[in-house]
Amino acid sequence: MASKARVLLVGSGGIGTIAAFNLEHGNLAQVSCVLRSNYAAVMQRGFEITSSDHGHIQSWRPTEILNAVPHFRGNGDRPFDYIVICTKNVPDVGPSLCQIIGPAVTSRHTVITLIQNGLNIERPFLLSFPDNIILSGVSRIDAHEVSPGVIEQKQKDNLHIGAFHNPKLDSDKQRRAAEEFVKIYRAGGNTTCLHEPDVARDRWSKLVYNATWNPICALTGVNTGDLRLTNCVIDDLLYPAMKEVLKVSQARGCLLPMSIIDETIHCDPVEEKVTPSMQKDLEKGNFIEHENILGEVIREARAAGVATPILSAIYALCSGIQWKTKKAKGLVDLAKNSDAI
Ligand SMILES: NC(=O)C1=CN([C@@H]2O[C@H](COP(=O)(O)OP(=O)(O)OC[C@H]3O[C@@H](n4cnc5c(N)ncnc54)[C@H](OP(=O)(O)O)[C@@H]3O)[C@@H](O)[C@H]2O)C=CC1
Ligand SMILES: CC(C)(CO)C(=O)C(=O)O
Repeated sequence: MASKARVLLVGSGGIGTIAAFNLEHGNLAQVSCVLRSNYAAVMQRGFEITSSDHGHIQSWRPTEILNAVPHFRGNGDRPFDYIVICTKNVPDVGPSLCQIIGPAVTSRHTVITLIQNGLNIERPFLLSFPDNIILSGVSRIDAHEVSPGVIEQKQKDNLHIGAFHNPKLDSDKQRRAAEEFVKIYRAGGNTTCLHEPDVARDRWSKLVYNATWNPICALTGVNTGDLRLTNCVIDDLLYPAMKEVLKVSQARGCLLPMSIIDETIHCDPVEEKVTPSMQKDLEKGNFIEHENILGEVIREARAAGVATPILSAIYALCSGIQWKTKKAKGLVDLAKNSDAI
């Protein structure tokens, strides 16, 4: 690409703002960030970022700050080369992400990158944008928005990018798109961004953490470091839940080594007291991502005939919590006795 890549980033919270910063930092991209609750704060003061990779940065602004997804009409405008999505994934609450980004997508041109946790998140995108390349971003970072426009990144950014396989499109082209994104993202240095072609394995590996630690910390209100001090939760809940994730992934064709369980239990130093994103969401009164992080694992398990009693119980508890949040936000029609209006 001769000029800088034109990037639209939707979801400039914890990892989205760090991604926008990294993309701009390498000078190979110009980023338009779509903001929502933090729009006024960022317009006024810019972002304040405290980052284990970049230090303390004040008043940082991407090339463009928007309060809505722009409508790409052609008319001589440059299309977006990439749309990077870093919102939470909450498919049980509309509008869908495909509807949200739809107006900005140029068919056969825009590469859509999903930097989000969870399984099967690409499915609606492959249906809605069959002629566009969809990339998977699996992030390990621990970055959160602690107040509007104020971002704290505690772990080193470690991002894996690969193409979600679209059988309609040329495989080499999809791989090259992933490699190009990696090049742009890592150009500024200070960050690890790798091409990971085996997207399914990468996502299952990360799910060993996210399908277990995230909801267990969210439901107990206890961070990973403190939970490590409670043998009962680790031995009787976390460990067997992780074993279930491994059983399901194996049944779906992805064999993970048993050692991943111990590695995932111990990957965060106790003193770091990591608060997973789902725990943060509950603390903020936000919706949780239990459908893609747990629900999809359980649906895959059912399809493969694998029993997941522990994950299913955790999922049911999360569904109850989500219902409570929907009710608090006025999204439950009690008269109709249904989940959501
Ligand atoms: N945080 C972390 O360390 C990690 C997170 N992840 C995953 O990354 C994804 C993002 O997580 P995280 O950074 O924590 O999320 P945050 O909650 O910090 O940020 C999400 C942002 O998306 C915004 N948003 C949501 N919908 C829209 C919309 N329609 N238009 C514009 N903005 C929108 C939110 O705005 P508003 O404030 O208005 O809701 C918020 O600013 C999730 O899938 C998560 O599981 C993966 C690895 C690590
Ligand atoms: C634990 C962590 C921070 C790993 O990056 C994560 O994936 C999350 O909070 O959802």
